[in-house]
Amino acid sequence: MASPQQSPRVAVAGVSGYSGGELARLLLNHPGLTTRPMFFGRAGEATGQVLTDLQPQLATTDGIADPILPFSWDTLVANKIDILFLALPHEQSREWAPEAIRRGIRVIDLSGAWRLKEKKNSAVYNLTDADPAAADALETEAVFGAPELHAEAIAKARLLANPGCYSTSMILALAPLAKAGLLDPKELIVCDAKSGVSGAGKAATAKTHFMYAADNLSAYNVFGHRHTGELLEQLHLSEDQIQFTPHLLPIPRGILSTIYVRLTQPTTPEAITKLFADFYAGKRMVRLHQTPNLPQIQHVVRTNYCDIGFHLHKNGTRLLLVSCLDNLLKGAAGQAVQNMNLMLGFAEQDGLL
Ligand SMILES: NC(=O)C1=CN([C@@H]2O[C@H](COP(=O)(O)OP(=O)(O)OC[C@H]3O[C@@H](n4cnc5c(N)ncnc54)[C@H](OP(=O)(O)O)[C@@H]3O)[C@@H](O)[C@H]2O)C=CC1
Ligand SMILES: CC(=O)N[C@@H](CCC(=O)OP(=O)(O)O)C(=O)O
Repeated sequence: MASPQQSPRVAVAGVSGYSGGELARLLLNHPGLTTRPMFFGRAGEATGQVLTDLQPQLATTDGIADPILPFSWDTLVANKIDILFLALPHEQSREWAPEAIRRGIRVIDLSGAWRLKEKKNSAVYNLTDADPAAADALETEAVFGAPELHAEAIAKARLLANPGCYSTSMILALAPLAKAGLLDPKELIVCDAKSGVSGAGKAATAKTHFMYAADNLSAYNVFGHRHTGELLEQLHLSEDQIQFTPHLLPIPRGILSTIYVRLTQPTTPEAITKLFADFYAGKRMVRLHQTPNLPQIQHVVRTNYCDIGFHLHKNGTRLLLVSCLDNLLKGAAGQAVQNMNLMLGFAEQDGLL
């Protein structure tokens, strides 16, 4: 691995949001970032706010107040920012990422703006880019930021597309089986996933209103959730092979995905355990459970772990997987920092354990 760059400097845009707040916390406490990160709000006039006005839970007793700066390319360039995190709506990332790359700033984008090569499945399908040719070229170049799958490409990435939260949980559970050719192409893979409400971001909507979300469990975006595209591309599946249905859970954070699979050939629990252990050898952010234990949301919330467990039916081909993570950490800000670690030559888990 390359040795870490001298005093890299990073910046966050979207620091008032849920994942932006988690990014700020992780970056401020990161042992390798000796130069303080910078934090940006929207473009325009300075508001005079400091970080703890937006994220009061980050208050410390060190007396340092981090200013929230109005987003400005001049400020980013003058401060020699190496990596810019975009924790913004897809549309805004689509506008700012190309400009950052043009100015020589590497980007880690938490949105769905750059994750897919196949545009029709993408969050930005209907968007008109200011410079469509440049955007298309960047879309081709962008690296899908699953550190357990693409570490080498991530280390060199200029534009890092951080994966979706649901998709991270499902891709990590299915990738070892896909690589081993154990996913039967004639059988439907059913992904039944449930997310806490912070997955929808901080803006209140009818779906996230307390009166709808509390004491409730509801399915949404049936046959149409954009994370399906990430599963298709990353696992090389056909559209008819997978059914993903998201559900809204009345908890603040956490995702639990229950995945039903038919294997191409009978196998044993020991062989499945070995397959996963080999695939994730040396990968510190994926924890494997021993059957009959299965992951639970309580055990991953406020961590960057993805926990995976399974039960194999006695017929040897019916497999049930459970995969759990914190949508704001391994599903967003934590995974973004894991990717930054690879891009800057730090150990993958630095600042995350
Ligand atoms: N929440 C989650 O679990 C996950 C989220 N993501 C993705 O990460 C991104 C951020 O998500 P999340 O933190 O939930 O979002 P939030 O809704 O909580 O925060 C959005 C942030 O974007 C800022 N923003 C909105 N519009 C603009 C604009 N035009 N210019 C500058 N800043 C703007 C907001 O600032 P202001 O306060 O001024 O409105 C806020 O800081 C999204 O693309 C989301 O899809 C990915 C994986 C998981
Ligand atoms: C509970 C909830 O609403 N979750 C979000 C997913 C959040 C995520 O990973 O987002 P992006 O793909 O937008 O980056 C949703 O289903 O749209």
